[in-house]
Amino acid sequence: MDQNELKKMAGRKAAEFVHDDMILGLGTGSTVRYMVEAVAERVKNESLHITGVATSRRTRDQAEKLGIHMKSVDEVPYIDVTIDGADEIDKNFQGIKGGGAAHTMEKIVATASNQNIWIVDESKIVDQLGRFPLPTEVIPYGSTKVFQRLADEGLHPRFRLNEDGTRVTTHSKNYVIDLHMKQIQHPHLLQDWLIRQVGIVEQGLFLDLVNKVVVGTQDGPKVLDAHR
Ligand SMILES: O=C[C@H](O)[C@H](O)[C@H](O)COP(=O)(O)O
Repeated sequence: MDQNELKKMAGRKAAEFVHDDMILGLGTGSTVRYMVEAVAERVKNESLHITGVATSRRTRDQAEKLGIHMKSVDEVPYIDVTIDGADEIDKNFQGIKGGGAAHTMEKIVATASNQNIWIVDESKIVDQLGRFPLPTEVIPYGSTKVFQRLADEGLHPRFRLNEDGTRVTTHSKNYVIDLHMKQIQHPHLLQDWLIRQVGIVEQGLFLDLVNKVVVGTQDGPKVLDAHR
């Protein structure tokens, strides 16, 4: 099976964790697209009453088109479960997200959720975080100063660029600076340092957040419990 089939497997398996009357956070990305399709099928076939909360315009548009009733994160009192993708997950269930530049909205939804489930293909499970460049979201004003500070700290920053060479911007019109560190030895220390830097809105380390990981593997879907 290729990577897309494994993503689909994880996405469809995770849709089994959805119940009637749930407020359901919907993440962002190619794996999430499969999950949203599967949730929409269940909503239709089983007449489930689900309220979806999206982490990006892309996901909201897809879910609405497929008939899932949507609200914004500010309109719901809490979220029961959020199902989202990830770019890397280590053996301690710590993760990196933001490959699609949606990490700030994703973290807002994740931290408003009682449970978080991540859906990945098996290539995303790693021994150590950091091979995937760590995304940050940075306010354009003064972003060259932030960039310099990140470089001085030895974090190998690069502005994320579109194919035409312009800078990628997030939903909130901020820039993305990716940190090409190759390995992250102390994720909590790095997170603490990054969130103290003025101009950085959010960064893509998602630590101590996930409860369950659904992995698409060549041997079928595997559900890993983080016991938190
Ligand atoms: O900003 C994007 C998100 O964090 C995605 O959930 C993450 O990049 C994984 O995406 P995909 O399922 O497309 O690999």
